[in-house]
Amino acid sequence: MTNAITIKNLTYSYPESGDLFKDFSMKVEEGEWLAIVGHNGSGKSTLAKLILGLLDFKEGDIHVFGTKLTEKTLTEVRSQIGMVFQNPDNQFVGATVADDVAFGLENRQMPSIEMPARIEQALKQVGMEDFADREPHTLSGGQKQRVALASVLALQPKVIILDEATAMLDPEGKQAVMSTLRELKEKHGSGLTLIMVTHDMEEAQEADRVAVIDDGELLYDEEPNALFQRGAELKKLGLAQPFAVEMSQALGVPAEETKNNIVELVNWLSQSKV
Ligand SMILES: Nc1ncnc2c1ncn2[C@@H]1O[C@H](COP(=O)(O)OP(=O)(O)OP(=O)(O)O)[C@@H](O)[C@H]1O
Repeated sequence: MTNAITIKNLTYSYPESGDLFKDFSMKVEEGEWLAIVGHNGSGKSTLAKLILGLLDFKEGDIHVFGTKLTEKTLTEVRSQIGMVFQNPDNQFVGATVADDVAFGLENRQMPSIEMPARIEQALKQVGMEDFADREPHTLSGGQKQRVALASVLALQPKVIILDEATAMLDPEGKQAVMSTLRELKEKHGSGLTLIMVTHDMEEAQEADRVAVIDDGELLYDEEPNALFQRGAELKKLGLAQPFAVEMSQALGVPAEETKNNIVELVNWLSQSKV
């Protein structure tokens, strides 16, 4: 498996504080959906910024698809990574949804004749093609984040980092963004690597792998089902298990049969003697 991102022996501190990351190493495989979780201030957003080359680190190195991140390769590396941030209202520059998606393409000097097709294709991928002429401020939070995702997709990145992209959304908005992510993963397969920074373990369980960060340290790095068996350890870190997993354990469902969602759990219970 090729690595999309390799972080090796990274040490980073903000000028005002002590080391946040010390000798930190982590890999993200090509085509993988990785969730990064951790309590407030554990270093998740800083890690995303480091990968994007937004912060200057002194020790260690970061490779993106084999290219070492340096001042010289910064533009090349960034062109492979798209980023969606937490606040949907801070991400718009265009007067309409289509203008907004066009903005990044203009920055990349795409010939204007090629733009409409690319914009339409990006909006279709997030189910927002009927909103091209709408003013972004008239959209719901979930719709705004799907447009932010379309703006990133239009640039055809190989990696998308979502930094708490659903944190400010209502349950419906969260659902819409998560099902869009699922569809994107299905469509692009190994051509798209997703890194999702989140507090929400219900979201993390959709990932292929979950990295738990605590004060700049990688504590666990494993598949969601294995991680969610660590109820007590997660609690200590201020992280909750997904509701269905907690219920499964409380009801005595054997570990290997733990269910990740309530519908599966109810079906399992209706057929078992627990
Ligand atoms: N610009 C900055 N200058 C100095 N310290 C910072 C800066 N940004 C973050 N920090 C500190 O670095 C640590 C990690 O912050 P970071 O934002 O990466 O954590 P996080 O896990 O993303 O938190 P949250 O879940 O609250 O977003 C915190 O202690 C924070 O106070």
